[in-house]
Amino acid sequence: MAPNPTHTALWPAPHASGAVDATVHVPGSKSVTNRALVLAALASEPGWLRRPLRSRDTLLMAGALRAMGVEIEETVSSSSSVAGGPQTTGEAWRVLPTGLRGPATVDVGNAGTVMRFLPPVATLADGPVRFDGDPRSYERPLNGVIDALRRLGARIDDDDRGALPMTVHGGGALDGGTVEVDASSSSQFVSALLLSAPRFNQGVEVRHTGATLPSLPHIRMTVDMLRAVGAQVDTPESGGEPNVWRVTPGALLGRDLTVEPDLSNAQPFLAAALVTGGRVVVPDWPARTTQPGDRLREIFTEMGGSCELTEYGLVFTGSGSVHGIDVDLGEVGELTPGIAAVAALADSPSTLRGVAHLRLHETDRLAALTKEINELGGDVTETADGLHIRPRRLHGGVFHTYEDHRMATAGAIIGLAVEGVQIENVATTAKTLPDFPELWTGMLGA
Ligand SMILES: O=C(O)C1=C[C@@H](OP(=O)(O)O)[C@@H](O)[C@H](O)C1
Ligand SMILES: C=C(OP(=O)(O)O)C(=O)O
Repeated sequence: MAPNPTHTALWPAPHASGAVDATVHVPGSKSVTNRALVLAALASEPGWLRRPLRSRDTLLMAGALRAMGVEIEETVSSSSSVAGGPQTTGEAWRVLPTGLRGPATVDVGNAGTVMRFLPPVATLADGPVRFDGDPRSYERPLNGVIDALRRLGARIDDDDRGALPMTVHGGGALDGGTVEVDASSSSQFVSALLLSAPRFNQGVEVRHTGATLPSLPHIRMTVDMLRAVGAQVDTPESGGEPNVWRVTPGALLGRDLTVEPDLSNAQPFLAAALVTGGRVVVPDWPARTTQPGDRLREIFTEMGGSCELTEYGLVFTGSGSVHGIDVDLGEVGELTPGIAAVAALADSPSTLRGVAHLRLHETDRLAALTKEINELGGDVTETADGLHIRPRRLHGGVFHTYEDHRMATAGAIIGLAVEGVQIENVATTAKTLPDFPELWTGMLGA
């Protein structure tokens, strides 16, 4: 088969001629948008999402819900339709929940949120729902969701690998109850079961049995968003047992939600300020959030920057020096590629720990970062659960991206400081940030 021209296309990563000084409006959060879509689809009344992210992952989620009978109207709104609701302008999606139905086909692409959050929804549909996706989606762990749903009463046909492709034979309802899940390979197993649980006959009690649990902030995001639509959730943090979450059955409210900017997608722009000794402002940075990207304020400060959270947003300033860091990224794994890129440009070595599960993300991120940074002259080694990065003088070359949006943005960060870096398939950023090339060149004043 001839290679796909967009996948082999090379994008010359812009080199920064000086300190960047820009305001970057970062589009909405993938994780919030896809949770909000699921919760709105399960609600007992219509709801609104304002400033949703429009990207491959969120359009796949919307398309899948539509395939199961949910109506999602895309409008440009000028104000809230709900008295006392937020007054916002921009794009809005109105979600009209209906009886979920099959037969339907769901394309998950390579979206972890779609492949994990929707099988529990499909158990509530009246008919079979077929799940398929990109070749990589067949390799990403799904067994935790499939096994748990079977134990909660679902009928699922897979090829016995506990992975995609598969068919969920929705029976219009699911018993629910108590279930053990080893979510050490993905926090999304827990989030998936909790999100649909208010609609299970007995709700759910999820007991995580694995030795580690990544991405806890993303589970907190699930719990917060469930509570915001009226669900009753007991968590380890609200006085419950460690590693146990309980959701009581009940109707969900249709809400009017404005989606926060995606703080993990703000990362390359903050990194640009850090590595060029410049300044980047990200408007609407939330004062309180469950997004893991909020940890960048602390991590990039330790690496040499400083930040101020104002009413307008986050002002992040680089000092001209970039330091290495020794950090456990288990809670914020999706930040690893961008931190590795900055660490490769630092004045001292770094150790990134707690992220073994990244081997099963969009690509094997530990192997990909090691190979691509080393091919530019770097010195990165993989450890059992992360990376050692010893900064070296880097040179130009092709930075391969393995259809991983965060590999593409990591390569762009390196390209700011190293002339002649070419990013393969920058279009892969469309997974969560289709406007990346334009936002990046706009930031650089090009
Ligand atoms: O629930 C979510 O929205 C996410 C959870 C995390 O997944 P893992 O726990 O599989 O790392 C994160 O890496 C992913 O980008 C988004
Ligand atoms: C791991 C990621 O995505 P997914 O939701 O596909 O797991 C990510 O965006 O870094």
